[in-house]
Amino acid sequence: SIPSHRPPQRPSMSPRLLRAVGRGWLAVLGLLTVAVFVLVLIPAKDYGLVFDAGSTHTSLYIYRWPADKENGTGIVSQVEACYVSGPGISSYADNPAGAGASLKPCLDRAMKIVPAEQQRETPTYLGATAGMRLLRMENSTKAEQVFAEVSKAIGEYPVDFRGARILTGSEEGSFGWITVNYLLETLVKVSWREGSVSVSGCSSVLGALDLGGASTQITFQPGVPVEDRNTSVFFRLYGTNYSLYSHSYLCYGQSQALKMLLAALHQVPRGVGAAQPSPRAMAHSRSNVGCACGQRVGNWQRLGFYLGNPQIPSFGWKEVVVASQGSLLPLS
Ligand SMILES: Nc1ncnc2c1ncn2[C@@H]1O[C@H](COP(=O)(O)OP(=O)(O)OP(=O)(O)O)[C@@H](O)[C@H]1O
Repeated sequence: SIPSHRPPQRPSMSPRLLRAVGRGWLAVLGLLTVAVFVLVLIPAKDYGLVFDAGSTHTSLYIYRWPADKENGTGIVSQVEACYVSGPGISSYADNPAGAGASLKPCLDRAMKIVPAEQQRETPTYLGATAGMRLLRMENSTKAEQVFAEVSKAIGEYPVDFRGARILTGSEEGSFGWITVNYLLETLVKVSWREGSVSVSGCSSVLGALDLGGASTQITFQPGVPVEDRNTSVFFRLYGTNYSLYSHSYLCYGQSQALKMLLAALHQVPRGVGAAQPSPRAMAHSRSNVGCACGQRVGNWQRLGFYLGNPQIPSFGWKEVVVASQGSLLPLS
């Protein structure tokens, strides 16, 4: 006899079970509709992590942007800035492992913000500035050890680590220039309305002066060709070309200015008697400089320098005012 190949008969479902399955499918269908709706309305977001490793401190910036770009450049928003406790990484020259360890609390924070499924695709950079430039000049082996340790620490996290390096002075200056003009909306104007991003044209850009802890940068669009290629930077942002001049002056930062001031105070000639700082005065001024303490007046900082015998009024406190970004103005 020919064997029968009829499919086995399904057991028939009770009407109650049918109703339950029907409701289940409806629920699944509903959920799918919501998911598709959400996916269409909320565009996919990419994340990026940037460590700004300055001479005085390090911060981790967590950025997010829609996967689509505007004329080839992303519209980026800062999700969070995590302040790394402790000094800048160049201060760990004699304890490089400490530099790596100092970054971990902020990396842990980032792992709570970036969704787990996107962490492996999250580009992560560490850019170091004047503190590491100075350390590299003083002792390149120690600088490499610090980079090895911070790279090791970041490498322990499931991110797309793209490296830790010292930015060139013109990179540092021009990134500052982009930040200033992006925030002033002179590169692009973004309006976030009804869930969509509309981008309009830009006005004329501004130059940027950046006074850091150990260097200062000047960056602007000169409008004529820049002859020195080391100071010439080119960017194409949101469909517009920018040809910039950018230069960084190493040692012309706030901390360095204070060190220079201290050195100048040390060099007061002995012949002027009371103008010679007393040991007590020097200790006092050192402690003031070290922690940039003193009286804070709004955005200004007033530091006292004891220049000799307090009994002699003309050589009492020598006051300077440190403006918010570091310039020193003598008061007397
Ligand atoms: N709003 C502010 N008011 C007063 N002081 C400030 C302010 N912002 C920064 N500073 C001081 O200015 C100095 C430079 O700060 P910044 O964060 O630019 O340094 P950095 O990035 O560590 O240095 P560098 O860029 O040279 O590596 C620091 O000493 C900092 O304490």
